[in-house]
Amino acid sequence: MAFFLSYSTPIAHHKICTVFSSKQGSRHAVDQFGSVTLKAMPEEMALIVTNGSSNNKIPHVLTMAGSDSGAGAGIQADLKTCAARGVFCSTVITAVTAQNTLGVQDVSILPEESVAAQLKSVLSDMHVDVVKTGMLPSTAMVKILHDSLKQFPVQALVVDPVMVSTSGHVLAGSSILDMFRQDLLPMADIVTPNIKEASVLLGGVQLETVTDMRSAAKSLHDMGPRNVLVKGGDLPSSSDAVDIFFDGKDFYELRSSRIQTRNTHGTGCTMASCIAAELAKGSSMLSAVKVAKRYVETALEYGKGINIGNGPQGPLDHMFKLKRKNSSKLRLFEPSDLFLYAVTDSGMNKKWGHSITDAVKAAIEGGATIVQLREKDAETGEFLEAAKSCLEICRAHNTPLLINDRVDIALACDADGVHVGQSDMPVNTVRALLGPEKIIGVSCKTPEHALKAWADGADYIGSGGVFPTNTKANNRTIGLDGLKTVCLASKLPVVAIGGINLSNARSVMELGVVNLKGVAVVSALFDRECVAVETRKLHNLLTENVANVGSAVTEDV
Ligand SMILES: Cc1ncc(COP(=O)(O)OP(=O)(O)O)c(N)n1
Ligand SMILES: Cc1ncsc1CCOP(=O)(O)O
Ligand SMILES: [Mg+2]
Repeated sequence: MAFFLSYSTPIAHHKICTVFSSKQGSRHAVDQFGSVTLKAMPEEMALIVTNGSSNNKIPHVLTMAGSDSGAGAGIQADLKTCAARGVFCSTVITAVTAQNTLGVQDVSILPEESVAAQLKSVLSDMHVDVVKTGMLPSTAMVKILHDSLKQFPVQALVVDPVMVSTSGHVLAGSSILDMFRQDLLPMADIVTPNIKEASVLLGGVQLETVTDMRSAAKSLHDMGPRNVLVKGGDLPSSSDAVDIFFDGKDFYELRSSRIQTRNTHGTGCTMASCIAAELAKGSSMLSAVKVAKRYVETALEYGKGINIGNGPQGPLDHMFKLKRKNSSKLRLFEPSDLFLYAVTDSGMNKKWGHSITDAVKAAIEGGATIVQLREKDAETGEFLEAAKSCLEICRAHNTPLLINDRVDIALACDADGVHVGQSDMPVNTVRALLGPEKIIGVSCKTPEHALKAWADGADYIGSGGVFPTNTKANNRTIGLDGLKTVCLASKLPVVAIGGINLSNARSVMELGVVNLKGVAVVSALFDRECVAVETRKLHNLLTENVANVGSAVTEDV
């Protein structure tokens, strides 16, 4: 992933001790022991440091955890998760457990010298981006980790405070609880306890409600980690799976529907290693957590049918992509897809004698990075046929195709997603219908809309009309200020829409807000004789402008 800023050049190798956030909001060295090396730098600079690899280096997570013979959790879950997320994973094995779907039958802790040697071998040679810890069965291992990270700093440390297996087996004795509190948590960029682990870390407090989880996140944050994720999968009497993320300033309530399945073994390790993988790729912490929650939800959904072992708890399906029926067709969303967003209009196509397929082909030829079919006047049957034909074209060019408003059409043709407005079907209902992997965009004019978009599970925001437009009747213009306010209110990627053309696109991109990823355009592309030429002109203008202005448009938020 490349980042462009006019005032700096990408740094080839980024093993510099920056982390993603701190209580003060500045960046600083990962080492919290001894002499803390504070390195305040602007967010954009840090993004270059953490992402600006010019040597095609694969993102790398090192997991320090126990082996699970049943392969649902531990080292095996971490390896599978990283592989599924496209990240290299090296391993430091702390213990070998004998486990199956019935529970834990045996635990052999590895000699400390072996753990130290494994850490040194990998850290000294292999350019690790992020370290993730799971089972740390002795105080000496925490100390070894600390010393190793001091010698070989990494970008971030993700701590999954594994203490008790889901079957109730104690995997880290009480002697190391103090070490966790005093030494491990202050080193962590994020700690990811479940309800039981949070309770143990806090000296046995009862956690029964979402409000309790918020207090626990706050108390754990006071122990030193820069971010806390308290996972509420085991929360009694909650129909949703609610997790609380706290970054020291704001609380985020992350909800997903509870999936009814016996196969939940390994969800904790999987969540933490997916967070680590996303961080290694350059995501912000909040974005990494959100992606990880969606990944776990999908792995649970796909793993429902797995029938392994006779015990009460089987593994989830980390590699679901391998068995998805139409896996070659799936187009996962990247925020950079929003760069030049072409939105069709049947009236304009008729006016110029363009078929919808020719118009879509031309837009893609000119450089459109995503297409939305916005066919307000089409009959359902006609819309569906057009969508199927356009989907073939988009798939052939690896360009996502979204459907405006009509979730039924998107489902019927297996489009990549849907764009809805504030008065269309609510985003959380669309998500429930389309599943975790489809792309959902929502129109937002206010910060309140933007906050709700995040909470409801949207992937991006369309914000406008930025300028007056004749394409959408009675549409309130929010201006560049309104657009900026929406961008700043959300971590979601935003695409600007409304009256955008060759003469004003530059002023939009000059806003320079990190999550403003591109422009969505109807008339300046489609109310023209030659769609490909107009699209190419706008694409060139945006590309030049991004290089000049230095907005990190490809950052994954
Ligand atoms: C990318 C993008 N952003 C906003 C809109 C507008 O959607 P909505 O508010 O639902 O209005 P209609 O397009 O349905 O008239 C959009 N379509 N695309
Ligand atoms: C669909 C939509 N939503 C807000 S403004 C708008 C119309 C954008 O069309 P144009 O690019 O022609 O102004
Ligand atoms: Mg709509």
